[in-house]
Amino acid sequence: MSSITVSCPGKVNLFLDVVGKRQDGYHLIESLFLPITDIADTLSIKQVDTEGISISCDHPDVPTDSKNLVYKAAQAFADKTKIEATWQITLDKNIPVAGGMGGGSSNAASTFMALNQLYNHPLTKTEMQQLAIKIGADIPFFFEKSPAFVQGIGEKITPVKIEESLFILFVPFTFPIAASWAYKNRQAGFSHGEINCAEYTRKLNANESPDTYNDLAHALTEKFPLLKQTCEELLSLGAYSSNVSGSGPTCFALFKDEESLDLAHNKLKRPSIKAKLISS
Ligand SMILES: C[C@@](CO)(OP(=O)(O)O)[C@H](O)COP(=O)(O)OP(=O)(O)OC[C@H]1O[C@@H](n2ccc(N)nc2=O)[C@H](O)[C@@H]1O
Ligand SMILES: Nc1ncnc2c1ncn2[C@@H]1O[C@H](COP(=O)(O)OP(=O)(O)O)[C@@H](O)[C@H]1O
Repeated sequence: MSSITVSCPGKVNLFLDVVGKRQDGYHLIESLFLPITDIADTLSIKQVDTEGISISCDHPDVPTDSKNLVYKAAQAFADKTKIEATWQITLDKNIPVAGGMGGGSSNAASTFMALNQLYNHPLTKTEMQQLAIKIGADIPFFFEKSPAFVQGIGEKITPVKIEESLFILFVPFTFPIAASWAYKNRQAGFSHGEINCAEYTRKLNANESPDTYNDLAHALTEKFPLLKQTCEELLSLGAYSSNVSGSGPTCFALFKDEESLDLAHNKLKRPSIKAKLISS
């Protein structure tokens, strides 16, 4: 009987543009995703004698039944490979739940990759990503584990090279916001892809501090003024840009260097988490 333990990073969307809507109601996005390894969950999978998938989790708001994205991923893996599911899965959450940082999606991608490793790679990454997109739009990105330009509803992933270190402060909140709510209540109309990812990345890499953008932020800050207030506070503490992460409510801010990140972290009167993306 073997077991495997893996780390599941969070994510942030430096820009999130909504460029259209599919017939099934899903929105087409253009987004620059960054993996955030400093804020990560831990997932362990143990092979056991009993049939089935059991999940335990240290966070009370995370379902431990078939509604868990980890369960859905494990079931999809078993169905596709015809491997009998005999798995005890433990999940330690650090990524804010329903916080716009992709925690459940990251857990699901890690489940696919961990099971694939445990059973000697019966599936290719593309096969796993094709199964994953049916479970959640954000999951395919988490197979890459590096910055990426994400299009479609989340299935089209182009790696992006970030050559400058990024210093980010995250401000989590305990109330959840569903992605479906954010998309349903977003402002009317679609962007025509105004944000050019190559140009955006060039500015990041040239230390020109491009502003973040989130198409969903307007609806989120209208409904939850606390988020607008938090973003303003972050700017007043020296951030060069601040925004809501994905469908919220987690807010984040970008700083020029480690000193200004530390200063804001110390001065902010709310719990916050520092994260660094250090260029190689
Ligand atoms: C907003 C984003 C930005 O990265 O992330 P989060 O903030 O949730 O982490 C994603 O687009 C969220 O992806 P994810 O959370 O995986 O979405 P899903 O579970 O597949 O879908 C939940 C619901 O959100 C809406 N949805 C999701 C993705 C998308 N491209 N268009 C949509 O309209 C649909 O109403 C869908 O029923
Ligand atoms: N493994 C999981 N971790 C967190 N939430 C999960 C998980 N599986 C299912 N969920 C449910 O999915 C919803 C979205 O959670 P999460 O992925 O953390 O947020 P977001 O989509 O905002 O990034 C939550 O309401 C939670 O009940």
